Amino acid sequence: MLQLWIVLVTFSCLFLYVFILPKWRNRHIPGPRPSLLLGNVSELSRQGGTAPLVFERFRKQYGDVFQIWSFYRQIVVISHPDDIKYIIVTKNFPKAEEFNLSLSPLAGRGLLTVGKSQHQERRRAISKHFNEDFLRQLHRHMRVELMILLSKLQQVTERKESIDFDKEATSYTLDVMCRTGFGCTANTQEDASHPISRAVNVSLREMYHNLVAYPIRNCFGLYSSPALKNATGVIREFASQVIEARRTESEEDKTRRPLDLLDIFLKMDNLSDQNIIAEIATFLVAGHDTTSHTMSWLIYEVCQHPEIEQKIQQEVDTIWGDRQDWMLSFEEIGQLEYLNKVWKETLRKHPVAATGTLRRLDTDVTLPSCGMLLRKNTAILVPIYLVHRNPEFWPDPETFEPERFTRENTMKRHPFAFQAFSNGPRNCIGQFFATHEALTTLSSLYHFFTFRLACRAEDVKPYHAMTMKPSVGKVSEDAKGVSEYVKLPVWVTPRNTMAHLREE
Ligand code: HEM
Repeated sequence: MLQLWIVLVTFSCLFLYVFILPKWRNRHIPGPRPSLLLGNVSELSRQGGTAPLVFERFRKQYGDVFQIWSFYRQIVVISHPDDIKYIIVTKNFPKAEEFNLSLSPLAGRGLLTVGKSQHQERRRAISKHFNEDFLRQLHRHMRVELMILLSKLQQVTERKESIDFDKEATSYTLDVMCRTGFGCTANTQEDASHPISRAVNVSLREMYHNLVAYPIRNCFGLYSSPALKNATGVIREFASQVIEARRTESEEDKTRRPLDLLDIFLKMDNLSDQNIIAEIATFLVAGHDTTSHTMSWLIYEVCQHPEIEQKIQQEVDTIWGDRQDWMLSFEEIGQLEYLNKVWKETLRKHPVAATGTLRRLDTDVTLPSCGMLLRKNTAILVPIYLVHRNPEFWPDPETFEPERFTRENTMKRHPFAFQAFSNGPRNCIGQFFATHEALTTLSSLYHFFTFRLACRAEDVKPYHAMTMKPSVGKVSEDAKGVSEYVKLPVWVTPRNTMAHLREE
């Protein structure tokens, strides 16, 4: 009997400590009422599990700072630019272990997930090479892949079929990343069944599940489902082969090709083979579908605004002149002022890294925007989707308006109201790479083609799994439960600028 009492009392104390006390101590923070065991999980799973959309409703109700509970874990969501600056720049609090552990099966201790103590040195070493020379190489490498993309679109116009633009764009950016970053070709544009495409897709989805179900998976240390194990196995094997090929490369080949990311990783002190594999996986995953989905959202928006399409085409055609080439030069990309505004407005309205950065406070803090006290160890989320829809800084946020990014309007705005690439020491290292790649690609696409949606605009919904992509729905699911989605069906029509290229 005594034993039973001991078990009961211990269990009750544990329950109080895990489920009741934290909620009571944080009762001063507004937010939806959590249920005792699940917290706010059931509300968060509404809207197709696309949490950033649910956050918008919470913000309207509770303001710029609110808390949510995932089972017994508290997350404070902030979206005021003053608070964001304080958390991610002034204090630069470390990434939360939820984030690092959830991504670790693939990203290991790569730049995205490595702890604060090692991050600075690693980042400095890699950043040195993310300079203009590197972007020029990107530009050169893109030619081959861009020609494949353009000729695929040309064939589609001849067959008078619609295409899933997002699918094509994602294979394209993956091939560009492989070529520019690691000097290899995955050729997923021409071989859609290449295992690496599917592995990247599956790992993104599974790592997102890790993050969402963190409180449960953490209890059992379950960060690697069989699907994730398989997918990371494929990516790691691919990375090992790339490293092996580089190590056995002849001196002659070495001198003939430009320096790339892999050279940088191989030259870095204290970077074990496991860490090099982690970096390759990190850059492969962080560096391709972010850019492709943003290009897809841009096409989606411009399809609904023919006047914007016309302005883009006018700008691109003027710079193109009557030359016969597939792409603009490196310098000319810098002249695409209007297209650049459309790109930024797309990143504003459809930030692919929608849930943003997740940090953990290592001291108590008082938020500058409202004076609210947050205790040490609180997890803080900065959902970019929410930040970019704050009407105080982005009036009429659902309207797609590239003019928000004129120099004058940008100067008037709070510098931390735009978070597409985050800010501070852990912002996106690839933002200039992504922007250059997108502007080069989009200028060619709009010079040679016109795009129209092959579905109703309202049928395209945001689908969220680490990144937020457009999706019109599931088309099939295989025996392993892996779903195939049509993301952005479009009709592509050739413009008369295509004529001289057809003759080549
Ligand atoms: C439209 C395209 C892109 C968007 C919107 C984007 C967005 C972001 C954001 C919001 C972060 C911060 C994540 C966090 O705090 O947890 C980030 C980090 C990162 N991004 Fe990007 N990204 C893009 C393209 C790229 C590309 C092309 C590369 C590689 C060439 C890349 C590599 C990385 C890496 C390695 C980090 C971690 C940086 C660090 O912690 O030091 N990204 N990105």
